Amino acid sequence: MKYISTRDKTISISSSEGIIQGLSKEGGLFVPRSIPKLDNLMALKEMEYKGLAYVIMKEFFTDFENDRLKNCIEKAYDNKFSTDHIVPVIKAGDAFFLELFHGPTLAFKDMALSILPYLLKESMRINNIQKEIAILTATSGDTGKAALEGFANVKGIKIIVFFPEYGVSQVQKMQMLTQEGNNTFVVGINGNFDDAQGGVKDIFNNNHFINLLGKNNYLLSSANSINIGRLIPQIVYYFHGYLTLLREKSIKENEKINIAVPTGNFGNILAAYYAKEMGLPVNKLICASNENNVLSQFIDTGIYDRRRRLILTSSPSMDILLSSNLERLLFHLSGGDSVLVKDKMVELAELGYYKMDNLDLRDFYGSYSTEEEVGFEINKMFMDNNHLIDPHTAVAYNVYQKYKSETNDNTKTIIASTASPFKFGGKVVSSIGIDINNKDEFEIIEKLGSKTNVKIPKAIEDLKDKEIAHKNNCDREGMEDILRKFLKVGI
Ligand SMILES: N[C@@H](CCOP(=O)(O)O)C(=O)O
Repeated sequence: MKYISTRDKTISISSSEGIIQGLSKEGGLFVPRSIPKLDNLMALKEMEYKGLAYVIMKEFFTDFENDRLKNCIEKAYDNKFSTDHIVPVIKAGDAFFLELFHGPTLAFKDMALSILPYLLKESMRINNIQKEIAILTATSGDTGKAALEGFANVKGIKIIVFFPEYGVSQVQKMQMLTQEGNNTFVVGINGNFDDAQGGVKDIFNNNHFINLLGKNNYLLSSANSINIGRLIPQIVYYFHGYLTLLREKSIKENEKINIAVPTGNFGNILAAYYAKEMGLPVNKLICASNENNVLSQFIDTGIYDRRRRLILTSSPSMDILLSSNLERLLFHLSGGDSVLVKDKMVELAELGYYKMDNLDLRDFYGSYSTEEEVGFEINKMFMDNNHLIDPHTAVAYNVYQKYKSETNDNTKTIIASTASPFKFGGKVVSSIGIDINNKDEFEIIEKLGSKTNVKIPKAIEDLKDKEIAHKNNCDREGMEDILRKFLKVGI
């Protein structure tokens, strides 16, 4: 399988090269040249997570030797996940919640960032890379910690995370700032996630700096979903969710399902789209935005318009106006027209918007939720079903309700449940009517656990006693300098 760039399809590389590079040189994203089909899905019905992961990933990572890929999978999906099923599927109310947050950092990012370090090491071996790899990551909350956890103390790799100083939850911030490991660097940005992600992309596109890094024995890579090594492992859990429903007889063979995904950088829903293209019986992909509703508006109108102020919400991982992976969808839906995609990306950079004509978006439905609706859904879900959900999951569930009432479609629906409610204690607690006046974050978490009888995850309990290890801060313009300082390059 070759990977080509969304902005220049003559650029073609192997999967291991794509994992190392992260982003294509001219700013495009790598996509598989064609999306492989899984022939006999029903034959995979009894497979546990790791087996399924192998069946899917081997279609995409074709330059990996079978046993080595199996080994990566074995090491990734082990007892760092707190449940044997890796991803449980919980029925609550009228939906099935695909719980993607039972990994070490309590967010769906663990599903791919548990394996990315092994894929990257193997890619370095395949390509005989002796250089050290510096991984740049922009985060609006969850990716950062998951990347730090995955890459901490991995030999030959340094991991640098940029997060918006005032744009993540208290727990997300604590998780990152207390990260141990002498190859980890965490920096708060005076700006928002778009500044952090934009700054990272600027660094990737600065050839002078890349050459300087090269001379100092460094290569850059990314742990965001712009990296195919992040994106492809995320396809697996949609198959796993479907097959779990099939095993439990909640659906019949070949019955179609809907998938609702809380969406920010468009990576998670793109993975669901790839699953559909591979043959997963999917009726609608429900794209759920928070108040930063650039994506749902695009699905509705074909116009992507970022000319607005970014709103800080209780679902910070989706507080994004420049969503990276939509570019990949444009490429696929335009029949691989990299000239068109490049033009649209230039329009977006220069004008702040673009319009797509004649794009068939019928596979998708898009809508968004207000803060009030998020609180309402958290409350209702808990009161009616004794099921606790985080604000991102509540966005997806709320948009699913809107979809149902607009269409009367009763297709069984999987909701991607992307993070533990304990990462967003304040919003969850206040939504279910617990008084949190004058309480600090850990008191709020205690209250949440005791009032709901839901066990506080150990990773959150442990946070209390951890020391702050990172105190770095900069503007978007200062990101390159701070990187030079960490890597001891050109200073
Ligand atoms: N939701 C993100 C933003 C980055 O998304 P990614 O999937 O591209 O890593 C976060 O939590 O940081």
